[in-house]
Amino acid sequence: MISAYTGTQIRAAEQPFLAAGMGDVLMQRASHGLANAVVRELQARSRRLYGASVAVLAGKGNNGGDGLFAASFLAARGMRTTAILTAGTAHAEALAAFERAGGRVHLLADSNASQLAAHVAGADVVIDAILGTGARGGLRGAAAGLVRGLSRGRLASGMPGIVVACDIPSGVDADTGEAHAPVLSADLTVTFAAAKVGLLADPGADHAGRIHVVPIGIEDELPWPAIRRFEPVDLARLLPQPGRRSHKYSRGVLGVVAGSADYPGAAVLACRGALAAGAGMVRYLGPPEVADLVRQSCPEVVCSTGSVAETHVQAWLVGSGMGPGDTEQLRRARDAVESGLPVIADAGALPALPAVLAPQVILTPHAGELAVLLQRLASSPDSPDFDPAPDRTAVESSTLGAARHAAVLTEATVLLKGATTLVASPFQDFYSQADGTAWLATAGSGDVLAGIIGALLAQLGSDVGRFRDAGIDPDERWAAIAALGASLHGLAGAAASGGGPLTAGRISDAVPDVWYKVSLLSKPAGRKRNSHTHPLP
Ligand SMILES: NC(=O)C1=CN([C@@H]2O[C@H](COP(=O)(O)OP(=O)(O)OC[C@H]3O[C@@H](n4cnc5c(N)ncnc54)[C@H](OP(=O)(O)O)[C@@H]3O)[C@@H](O)[C@H]2O)[C@@H](O)CC1
Ligand SMILES: Nc1ncnc2c1ncn2[C@@H]1O[C@H](COP(=O)(O)OP(=O)(O)O)[C@@H](O)[C@H]1O
Ligand SMILES: [K+]
Repeated sequence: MISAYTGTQIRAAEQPFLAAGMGDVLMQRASHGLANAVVRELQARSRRLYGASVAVLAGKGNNGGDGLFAASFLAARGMRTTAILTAGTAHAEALAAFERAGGRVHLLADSNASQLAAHVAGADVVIDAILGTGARGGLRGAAAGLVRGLSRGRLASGMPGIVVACDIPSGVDADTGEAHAPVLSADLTVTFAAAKVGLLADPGADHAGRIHVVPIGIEDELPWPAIRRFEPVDLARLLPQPGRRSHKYSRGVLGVVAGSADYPGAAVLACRGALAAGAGMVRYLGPPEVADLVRQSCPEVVCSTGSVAETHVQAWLVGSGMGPGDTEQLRRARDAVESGLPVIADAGALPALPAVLAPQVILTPHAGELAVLLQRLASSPDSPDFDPAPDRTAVESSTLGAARHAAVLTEATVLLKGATTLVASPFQDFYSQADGTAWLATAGSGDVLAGIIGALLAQLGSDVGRFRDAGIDPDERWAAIAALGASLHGLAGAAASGGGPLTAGRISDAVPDVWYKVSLLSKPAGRKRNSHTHPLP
């Protein structure tokens, strides 16, 4: 599990060390870690270290100090180092160390910005150490001009060097992931003590590249993380396995209310996702013509035209492929929510459900759907004191804030789909998953995700102990299940894509193999075969 913290949490954890006069020690650890990461990055690309050119963009605070100290270590290894001081001044000891190590210093001004930009653009490594956790807002003045020029050059492939962000890309808000343009997108962010929230939420995550955490000795002081991310080894622990005496009903039955005359395929894709993710049984409720297609595509699914009340399941999936005119399906969706069972509510169900829900209801909007949901909630007569509702662009610029807001207002668990998928629980627990590939942006991909999460809800919804044992508050398990589903969907999408185009059906086809491979991570190494079993002849 990756845990991430706000800048404020990290600064509070540093406080006892600063009070004990250990600020210099922390900075040495941070800057050594940064320098080592630069060395490893060059080595990984088979670039020579001796003579490599390094340009550090250094602001006036401790972030700039980290960058200058790191560059002085790199100079000591024979690299040609240049510092661009973006604020006229810099951390005094770090600057002195840098100059002692032979680094060249330039003061950035409007008059020399384009000349320095050309120099930086030609460097083998650019270290962005302008702003860190102490930033307020984005880059200003000449620093903004320099970074804007470099970013344009990067987009035009004019910058072959490696960009390494020190702690966080300058201009990204460490607490929210909001990005104040211009931001120099990094290949690698070397972050200190722990990941920052802003690295795990878009659009900040767009700029972070790979994330490398350097411990600096304050980690024991860190509080409960502001946001978490499951890794494959966590899936190994949390995904269910059938017991020897399991039967289809004990494994979890999912009811699916999805699809319509206009979008029958969504029902098929959702059912296939659910079957692939281990539901003991899938029961489909919907129009006969959609049920026929479901039967043809997935003969395992039990179809009926009955009501929610007559259908015995452990969880419901509602809404994929449904529109505002699908009156009977929408009534079923509302009945499913009223049943009190866990529900994943997707697409067409989102505008049709009551404004206030419950934590076991997982809403799965993409940014556009979340904007519409927030607009509807803002105009609700029961909720006169909401902030102005955002449009899609506003949701995309503040994904974490929007997901959090929706979870607070609806009292449901909200999963915001995107390149980074965020999950917000109404109790303010957050997950961020980014296991997939941009090839997942294909029609029907969200229907498969709904099916996967539905299957996990049916299997895990009542397994309180599993979550408690894994250090997850049982009340928060709905958010954890949503994040597990997003992770599995992403891993399956990446496996199925293999770097090329993907169709939604292939995501579900890849789930069982991903599930099996992930589950091997929890097995002790070297015990491949039970000693009491005999190999088949
Ligand atoms: N504390 C520790 O022990 C450790 C900290 N560590 C490192 O320190 C970093 C945090 O350092 P920090 O607190 O000095 O803040 P930092 O991000 O460098 O910038 C703040 C400076 O910039 C200025 N400024 C603010 N906004 C601005 C803007 N929009 N545009 C322009 N300027 C702006 C602001 O000046 P002001 O505006 O207040 O005059 C202030 O001087 C952290 O990310 C990590 O890298 C590690 O070494 C581990 C140990
Ligand atoms: N650029 C991207 N990178 C990774 N995953 C993505 C990207 N764009 C979309 N996805 C994922 O693909 C799925 C798309 O879902 P959705 O927008 O509902 O599609 P549809 O309505 O066509 O089924 C979500 O799981 C989302 O997180
Ligand atoms: K930085």
